[in-house]
Amino acid sequence: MRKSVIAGNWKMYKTVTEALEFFSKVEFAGKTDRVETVVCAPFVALPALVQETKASGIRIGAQNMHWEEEGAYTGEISPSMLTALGVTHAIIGHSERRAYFAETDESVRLKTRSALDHQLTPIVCVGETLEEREAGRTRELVREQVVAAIRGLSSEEACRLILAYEPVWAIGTGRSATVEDATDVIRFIRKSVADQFDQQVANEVRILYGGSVKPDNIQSFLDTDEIDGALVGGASLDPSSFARLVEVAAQRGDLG
Ligand SMILES: O=C[C@H](O)COP(=O)(O)O
Repeated sequence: MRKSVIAGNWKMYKTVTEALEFFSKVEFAGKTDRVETVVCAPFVALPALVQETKASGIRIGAQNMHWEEEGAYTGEISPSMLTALGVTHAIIGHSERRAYFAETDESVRLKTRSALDHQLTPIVCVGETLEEREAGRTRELVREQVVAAIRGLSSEEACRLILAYEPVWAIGTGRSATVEDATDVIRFIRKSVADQFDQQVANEVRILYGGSVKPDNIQSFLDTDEIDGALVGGASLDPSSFARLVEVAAQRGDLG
């Protein structure tokens, strides 16, 4: 059974005070047992948020991490620094990091491997640009990104992954993918996982859709059994809108 996931990616928004305010305005009790609810906050807010959300069942995630345990990597944060805080998830390979911070398929592979080694759940992002979609290269690129990220993992490790299909052109634009397009690519991603491992692993991996998901369109994405939840940027910043996303996912429950 795959548990639905709603993961908020706050990106570079909210001071620590604002982050704590968010949780003072919203009530998640009773929903987080049905939905894996994750808030991926800026590094500086992580310690306070782990403490703040302890009793609520909300998981706190990072938006990036280095793959090494420690070392002379100025400005970086290691996986063990995250787990020591009680952080449980880490977004890996978000398209903004690929585009602005030179993340490559290889660094995504190293980070995915390292996150799993440290018992962090990686939320690995894949997706094509508009230009690539128009050139008919979506499947080829997404497959490349997925295969690179999961190379060398055991079946047991692969089952612990969360993948997120985020078409770059849908991020922060208000123009989400159609449910049909998102379903089609996500089905293809699941097949790519099956090709690398087997159908049982593919059936267990959670695959989310991300890109302009909002309270008024999430239901249509969750109506399909193929999509296991959402990675949400803008709409995760507002407490009532994020709570609504979790509520819709909670009504749906587990997927077979
Ligand atoms: O990680 C989240 C995505 O980049 C989606 O952002 P968005 O919901 O603002 O389009």
